[in-house]
Amino acid sequence: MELYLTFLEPHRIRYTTADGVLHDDYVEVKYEFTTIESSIQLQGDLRGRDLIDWFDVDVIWSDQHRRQDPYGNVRGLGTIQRMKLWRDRYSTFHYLTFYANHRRRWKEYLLDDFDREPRRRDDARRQLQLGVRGARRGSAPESSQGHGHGRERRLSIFRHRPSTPLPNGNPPQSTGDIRYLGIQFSRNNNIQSGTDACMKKVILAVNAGSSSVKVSVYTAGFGQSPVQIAESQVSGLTAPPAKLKYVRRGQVVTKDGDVDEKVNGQQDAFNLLLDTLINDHDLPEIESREDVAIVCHRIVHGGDYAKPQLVADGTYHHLENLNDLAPLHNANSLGIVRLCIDSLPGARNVACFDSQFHSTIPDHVRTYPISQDIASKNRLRKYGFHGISYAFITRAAAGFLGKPVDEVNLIALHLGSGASACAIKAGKSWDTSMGLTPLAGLPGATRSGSVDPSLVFHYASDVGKLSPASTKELHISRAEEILNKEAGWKALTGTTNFGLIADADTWRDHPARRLAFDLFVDRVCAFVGSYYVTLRGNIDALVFAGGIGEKSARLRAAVADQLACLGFQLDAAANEGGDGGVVWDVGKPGVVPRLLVCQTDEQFEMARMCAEEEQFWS
Ligand SMILES: Nc1ncnc2c1ncn2[C@@H]1O[C@H](COP(=O)(O)OP(=O)(O)O)[C@@H](O)[C@H]1O
Ligand SMILES: CC(=O)OP(=O)(O)O
Ligand SMILES: [Mg+2]
Repeated sequence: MELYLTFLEPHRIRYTTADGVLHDDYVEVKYEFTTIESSIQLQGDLRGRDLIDWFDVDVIWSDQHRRQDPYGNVRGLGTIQRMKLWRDRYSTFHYLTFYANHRRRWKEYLLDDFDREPRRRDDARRQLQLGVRGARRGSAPESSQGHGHGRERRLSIFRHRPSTPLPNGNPPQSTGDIRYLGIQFSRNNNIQSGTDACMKKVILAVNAGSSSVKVSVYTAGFGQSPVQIAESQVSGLTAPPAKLKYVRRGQVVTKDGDVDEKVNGQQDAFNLLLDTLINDHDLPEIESREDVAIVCHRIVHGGDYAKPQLVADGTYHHLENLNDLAPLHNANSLGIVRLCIDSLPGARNVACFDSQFHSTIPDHVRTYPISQDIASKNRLRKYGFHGISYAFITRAAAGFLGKPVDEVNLIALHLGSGASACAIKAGKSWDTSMGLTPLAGLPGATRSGSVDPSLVFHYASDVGKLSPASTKELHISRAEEILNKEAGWKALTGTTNFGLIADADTWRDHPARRLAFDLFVDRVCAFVGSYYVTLRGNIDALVFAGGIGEKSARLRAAVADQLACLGFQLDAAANEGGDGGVVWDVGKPGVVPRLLVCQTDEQFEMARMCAEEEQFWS
């Protein structure tokens, strides 16, 4: 890594000396650093990107520029000296710079548009493959249809620098888009050597949702963008049999794996996932429980906390007091925190809150019209949830739209087992559909969403006969249980699998599924309409996320159809296609506001927050 940096383009430097003389000059700048870290810091700040890794490489090739000539000799794009992998600070996009010998001068070249993680990395063969963002896996290489729509975007090295000859000095041989780059590391260099100096630690990010537990593993240094090395999840906890998915370094190891019946609930699921990670011999970064340095936990209700907290006894007990305000989540998550405290002795536990993103909601939006004495004494207000996801969505969508985060206006929909909507104004939460608890707003897998509050009193009695006698059968905590655990899709249709509910081929035999589907579309559109007015029509995009938002093209189509009156226009082919990137565009080209899908990543967002907080590293 460089301890000297020279900028060949003159830089304008303005400064005032102690005796008041103003200098304002164009100079050729040369920096000399005493540490590698400060060199990395400056390079990152100049680019607005974090350095993830760097490698000394022998040769670089692509699917269009074959690595071997007909005689078996290695022939790539040219002789490369050093390659650096960057991640944008405001989005999930990756960039590559490499030094190549161009006309006897080492120059730095930039390639952007890469997938979020290096897809294939083979340390034994000293090779790495980087997929191009938006390139469809398995599609015909010569097709360039869909350019500019964001769904079949492919990289052309020559597109970005049309006048740039190949690094080896020859003119471009092909102008076709490429789908991946292959990189052969130098023999002289250990692939890991680049990052060792940065003191990487292993971070585990745990997301206990109401129907799933997702655990991702990252390596990161303080202030660096985390690099995912594995992701695992148990899903379908409310629609048994639960399923296991395990992906190591971008390679699917297990998909739809059967989960033992004994895995009953979020804590069992976490134990299963931890064992899967530790027992995987191909994941040397986490060979034993001692290897985990930081565990960040998604805690749905964080009360007034506006930042992640290191879990100490005080925090733990404070959070325990909030358990009743997120009955499907907080107790399970704290159970997992307790497991980690007991079984991962070397780890620091950090609580990241779903509610923290919503701490910017203004008073007149978050206040309930009740006695303000009681409200402030009992802290009764709108808190809002799914905030870790909304923070990720905001940054990813802003990056996709090419806007700074603090200028982007979005209506975001996180539609999973729990579902919510959020009005995001200038990158910050302005309103959201969940409230004091995650029960309010949209219906979910087992939740009713908003109903007339008096409904609970009539649930077990005849309408009009409300009296202490008629409600004594129904204790208020039982009512809470019914609305949280025995309502929603489960009550309406008997299943919590929204894939089944959205399957129109089954509606004839199961009319309740159609009712549930139409009801959901109605409630979602009602929030979008309301937030459209809240944001005064000043919206860059409507973003779909969460298990249903990401996977159900039919739900997106039905919502977009009803919202056409507000100017949203869906591109049916893009909606059905699915691009596989972090954000993809499903709107008609050129129409504003855009319609986007975001593969939200709450685990990454938590790991990123932890990597930025110095107190979790010292
Ligand atoms: N192909 C699909 N089509 C529609 N919905 C789906 C599909 N696959 C999963 N889902 C739904 O996504 C939801 C889970 O979303 P997710 O955000 O992962 O859950 P959690 O709320 O537990 O975090 C479930 O309701 C599930 O039925
Ligand atoms: C807050 C909430 O409902 O979360 P999830 O959708 O993960 O259950
Ligand atoms: Mg979730």
